[in-house]
Amino acid sequence: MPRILLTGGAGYIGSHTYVALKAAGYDVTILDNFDNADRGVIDRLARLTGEAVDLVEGSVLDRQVLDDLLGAKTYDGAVHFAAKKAVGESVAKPLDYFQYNIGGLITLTQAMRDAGVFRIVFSSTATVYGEPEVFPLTEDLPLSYTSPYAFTKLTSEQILAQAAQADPWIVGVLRYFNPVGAHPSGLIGEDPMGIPDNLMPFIAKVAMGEMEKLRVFGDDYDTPDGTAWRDYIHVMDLARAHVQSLDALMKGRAHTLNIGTGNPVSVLQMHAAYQAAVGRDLPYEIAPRRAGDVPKLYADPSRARAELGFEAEHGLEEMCESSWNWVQAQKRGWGFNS
Ligand SMILES: NC(=O)c1ccc[n+]([C@@H]2O[C@H](COP(=O)([O-])OP(=O)(O)OC[C@H]3O[C@@H](n4cnc5c(N)ncnc54)[C@H](O)[C@@H]3O)[C@@H](O)[C@H]2O)c1
Ligand SMILES: O=c1ccn([C@@H]2O[C@H](COP(=O)(O)OP(=O)(O)O[C@H]3O[C@H](CO)[C@H](O)[C@H](O)[C@H]3O)[C@@H](O)[C@H]2O)c(=O)[nH]1
Repeated sequence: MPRILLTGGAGYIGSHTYVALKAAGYDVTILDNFDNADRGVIDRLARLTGEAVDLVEGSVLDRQVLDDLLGAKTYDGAVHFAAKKAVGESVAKPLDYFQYNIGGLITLTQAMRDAGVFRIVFSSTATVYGEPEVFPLTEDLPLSYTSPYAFTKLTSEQILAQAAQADPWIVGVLRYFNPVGAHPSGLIGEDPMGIPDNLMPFIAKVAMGEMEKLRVFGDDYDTPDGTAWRDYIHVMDLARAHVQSLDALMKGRAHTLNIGTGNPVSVLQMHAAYQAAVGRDLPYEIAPRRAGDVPKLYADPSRARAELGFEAEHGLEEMCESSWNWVQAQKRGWGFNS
């Protein structure tokens, strides 16, 4: 059974990927410092998989922790989620983002190199396409950045490409579009500490009565209803993409791939779908465009289909229903759905 180090495995995408990797037969060790995760996730992962979680609490910036971890067992690769992800915060604190996201990757890969572990799946993002004008987005389009966060992801991709010139790295770069939704059990999902930054957590807050209305940022974009287009992908599909990416790395096949559905969805379409999941109207108002937003981002997902056999299976309805199920389960205290 291949053994995988999962950095950031207690987080939103990491926790779903943990469950998918275990189901696929991988042995997994989670390294997380709980900077942006609730410790209770670990118990819930144990409930979901029926096995205690192999957890190391520590930071990817801590070389000693990494050396101890990688020296204790033989690893076949890593999936590297641990990073800071708030675009707005990165504008205010760019140096912190460089330290955590770029410094974290360098510390991790140096420790992996010294332990002789050369397979890594890296969490990248659609924001590396900058402000694109050609759609759908294919992997070979020019790359750029509009925030320090995006800069860290683009630089990390480049660091991994350069490192592979010197050492036998086999790298899977996955450029996620907009991950949403939750595990159907209601036990894990997106846990936005503090104020959520993204569309679906905001709609969920309105549905929970914690916010009066959704603010729709801009209705004068060049789209049919005037609101911005994104490519939302169910986190269960995204988790499966990591299993398929690792499977390919195990066979020696490196790749850089978009992970999206290819279907653009507007803010108002997402709002309508969430209303349908909740079964009642959710108030909204049109607000000015949000600074830094691009009008459209959606993937051409065909390379992931060709190289991994990956295809998103869950539609918008399931994304909204699973999110609504998760936020309600949180309020109830995470009982299993039955
Ligand atoms: N959620 C998105 O919209 C999105 C989109 C594209 C890319 N990504 C990337 O995917 C990855 C996972 O995102 P997520 O949404 O699951 O985020 P998240 O914040 O829920 O998960 C990140 C996890 O990493 C942990 N962590 C942070 N710094 C750490 C450190 N120094 N050492 C150890 N653990 C640390 C956090 O505690 C958390 O559990 C990130 O790299 C993010 O940049 C996310
Ligand atoms: O209250 C809100 C929140 C968002 N939006 C709109 O909803 C769309 C999606 O916004 P999100 O904040 O959910 O997602 P972004 O596309 O802005 O960014 C997300 O996806 C990117 C990749 O596509 C990056 O990975 C980034 O880190 C991640 O937050 C945007 O048009 C935004 O203006 C609203 O109208 N109202």
